[in-house]
Amino acid sequence: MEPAGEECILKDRAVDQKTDGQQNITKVLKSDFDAKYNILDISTPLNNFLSAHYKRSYAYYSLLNILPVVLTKVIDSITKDKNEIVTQFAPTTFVQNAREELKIIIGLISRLKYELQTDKPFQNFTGDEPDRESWNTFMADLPAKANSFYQACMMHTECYMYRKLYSFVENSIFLKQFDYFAKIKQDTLNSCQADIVTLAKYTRRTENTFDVFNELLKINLWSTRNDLSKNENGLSFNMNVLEDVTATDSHILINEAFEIWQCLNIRRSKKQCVDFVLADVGYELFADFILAEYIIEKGFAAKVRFHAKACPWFVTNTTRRDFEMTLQYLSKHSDYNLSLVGNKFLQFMDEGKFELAPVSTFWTGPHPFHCMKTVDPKLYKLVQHSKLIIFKGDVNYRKLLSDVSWQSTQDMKTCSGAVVPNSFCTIRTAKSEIICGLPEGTYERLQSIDSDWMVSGSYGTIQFVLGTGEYGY
Ligand SMILES: O=P(O)(O)OC[C@H]1O[C@](O)(CO)[C@@H](O)[C@@H]1O
Repeated sequence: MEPAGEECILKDRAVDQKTDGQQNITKVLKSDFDAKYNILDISTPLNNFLSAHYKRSYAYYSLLNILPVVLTKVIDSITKDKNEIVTQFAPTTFVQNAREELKIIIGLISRLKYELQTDKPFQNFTGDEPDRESWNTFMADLPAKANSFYQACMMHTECYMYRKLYSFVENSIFLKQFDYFAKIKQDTLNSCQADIVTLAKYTRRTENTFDVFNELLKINLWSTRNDLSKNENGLSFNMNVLEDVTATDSHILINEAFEIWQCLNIRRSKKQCVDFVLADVGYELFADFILAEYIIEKGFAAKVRFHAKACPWFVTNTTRRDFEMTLQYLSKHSDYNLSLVGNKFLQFMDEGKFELAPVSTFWTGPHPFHCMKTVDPKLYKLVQHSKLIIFKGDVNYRKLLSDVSWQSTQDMKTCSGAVVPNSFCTIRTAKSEIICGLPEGTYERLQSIDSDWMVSGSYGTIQFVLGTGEYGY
């Protein structure tokens, strides 16, 4: 029963004093923390790496509030599901051993979280990681002041965290195949069924016109808005993109769809290939399949080659297993029309029209994409003859731009460097404080109306860079 009158006021005042006190304590703690970890109370300076080193940056907010929560949720889900996990992945006679392994893994994740929250330096990889040398060399080459969670480039910090997290199961005996994000990715797919069924129906009769292509690109753009690694409550929110796609043109800050259309209309040879570097599962992956279907059926390419991640990545990024499971899910769906579409995509796989690219750990490394030629020459050779490379999502966009806070009006070609000789495009909703290619004044206009515009996912870009033509495109 709440105390009425005088008592209530006293209580409120007591609460206020306590709250003020708490705020003061928090302020002192924050300032001690900032002093201890050399945090500068500024925004990210222009032409610098995104980094939690800058207190007024989204990177700082993300490292303080998002990444620790990702690790905590993994620990909680492993703890809750440990019996299910050990029976799923370990032979009966080794269930107890797997349980022991799980306990060790939880301990390792807890330590990773502690290291992250106390700005410890990145640790070498010492297990059977296929990309161990690449990672350890990369970390050894980092300047001493840029090889810890708060001081490093944010992309290095995030990639390190997700790659280190995976190394704990990768180096286990019984749990190598365990994907600790599998449930959240399955929830993502389940939560967007209605949108997927709608999009499947909506795209069954499409004309070979720029207007249709432009709309498909916009649908694909808005399909990238879900991002569970940042969504505090962990539930995916799904806008019905078809309703919103026309209503959100004002939120597409750059739309170079026509340049992409012109690139695809170049008909050089019968064996033209388009490479698709994927981002998230669920509605986004389905929208990617729909765009790829259009590219194949309108004769823009003989093959669309999809690049998925070699390990669980940024919570909902698509792994090879997610890719294969999604096609199976679609082909067996209770909605007859969707199952037809799913079986059509499986047939495209059989016919070589759709292809899952060979595994490359480049996409789950820390390197910016302009290093592809030196870091993964095999991948570079694979994609350099492609008619167009489509980079989906914010992580790929950031790696194209080396995770640097460029002048917003700087052109994409300059910011991305010589990534690949052929043409490429990006389809991305802004979820980090990086953007390039904006018209003069746009950045300032958006800053004045919405301080979160760069990180909310409410604004997007469709950008294109013309290839050198060295290999035909
Ligand atoms: O799934 P996408 O579009 O690549 O976006 C992932 C983005 O979300 C975050 O994980 C959290 O904001 C960023 O670090 C990252 O760039």
